Amino acid sequence: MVEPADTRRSTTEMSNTMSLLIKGASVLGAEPTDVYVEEGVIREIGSLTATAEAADEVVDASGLVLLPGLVDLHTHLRQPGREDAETVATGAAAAAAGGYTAVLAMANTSPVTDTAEAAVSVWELGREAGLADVFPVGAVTKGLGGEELAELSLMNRSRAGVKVFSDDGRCVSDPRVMRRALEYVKSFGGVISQHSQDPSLAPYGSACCHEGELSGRLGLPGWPGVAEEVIVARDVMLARHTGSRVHVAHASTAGTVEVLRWAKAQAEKDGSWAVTAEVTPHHLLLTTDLLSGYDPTFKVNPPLRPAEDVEALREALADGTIDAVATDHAPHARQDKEHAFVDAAFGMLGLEESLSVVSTVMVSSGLLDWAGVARVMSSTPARIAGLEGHGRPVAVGEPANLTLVDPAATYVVDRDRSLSLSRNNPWHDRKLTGRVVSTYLRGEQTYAGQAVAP
Ligand SMILES: NC(=O)N[C@@H](CC(=O)O)C(=O)O
Ligand SMILES: [Zn+2]
Ligand SMILES: [Zn+2]
Repeated sequence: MVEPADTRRSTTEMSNTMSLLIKGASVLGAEPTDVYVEEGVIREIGSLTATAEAADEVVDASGLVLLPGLVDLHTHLRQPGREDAETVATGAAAAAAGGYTAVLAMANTSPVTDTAEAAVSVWELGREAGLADVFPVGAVTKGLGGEELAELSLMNRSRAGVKVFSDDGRCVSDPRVMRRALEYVKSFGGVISQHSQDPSLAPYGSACCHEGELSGRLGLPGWPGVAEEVIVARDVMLARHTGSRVHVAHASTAGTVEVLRWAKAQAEKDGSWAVTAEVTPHHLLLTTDLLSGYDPTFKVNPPLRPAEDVEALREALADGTIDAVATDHAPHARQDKEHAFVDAAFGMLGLEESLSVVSTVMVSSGLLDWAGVARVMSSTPARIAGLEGHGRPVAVGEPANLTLVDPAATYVVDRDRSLSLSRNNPWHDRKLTGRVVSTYLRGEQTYAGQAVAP
């Protein structure tokens, strides 16, 4: 077991001219092997004792699983506008601690990322922080207003190279606007990531509890599953009609899974369009009954659902109907969360514990093996977002974007040990199994976790 240093190095100390030998790691859960990295690239894989002499650093990775660096399709960094809740740098640090080497930063900042300048600015902040590659998501409509398309093509052609567009936080609810957006991004291979919430069935801001017996008993405005499903159903038809690509953000119901299953079968027959979907760690484990304590930490869009939905989401992730896990990391400052449930902000943290949640829920149960985790948390999200250099196989010649995981580490989450600026952590006090111990971005260590007490 590795005893990682209890320090995080500054990027200036690190240089990717360094060479690194990771010894005895189980690549995607296979037989242990050694991985040699030089100048940020994987140079050799195998039994490499001779090379070890030359390496600047040798890491004992026995008992650890080596994965490609994780890729998050759905992160909220709060810069610009709410740097008290998160900045690009603190969010990137939290991402690295969660095993991520790339994150897509949602557009619902203030101002909104709806211009090329705004997108480039987020991208540059990510480069400066140097802890994870930060790819801005562009807004679909100006100011997330839902009416006028943002400058999609200029954002795509900018240095930030935006390919994923979303009004997340808001639904592109006008079907005509959604149709135009799909047609537009098709020309450069972009994708629309949709926050599926029909605002007349589940009004923004008020609808906050899965609609059912519990919402009635608690006196909380209901957010029925059908408010998500009607948008997903409509969007898959629009994707088919336009021959374009739609991505379903934070899928939360069994009904959505049914629609996806149908849509994917159709899209496979006729390759011109595509539907992909993500599920969050919290929708894979937490259920609506947590709301009975009125703790705003558990207030999120879409809301936590009943156990039947959670079960359907797990199965869909295991069988590929849902393509990816995405965190929807949504940091909120204390003053926005510490309110009566109905008045508190929507959203919860996710970057630092997501791998542990997936390990606990999916790997421990046998629903996914480590190769499956690499698929849903790295290679598929990278493909959906059109990222090059991330989500690549752990193979010679590939960039050394890598995550070391201790699959046996069991720990209790402490929200105060977070690198995020916010504390709205739904995993606080929970016991999870499987933990990120190190993250490398192009061969540079961006996170060196704590040795876990037995
Ligand atoms: N998920 C949430 O509850 N909140 C997100 C927005 C979103 O993902 O819809 C946020 O920006 O806080
Ligand atoms: Zn959303
Ligand atoms: Zn979101």
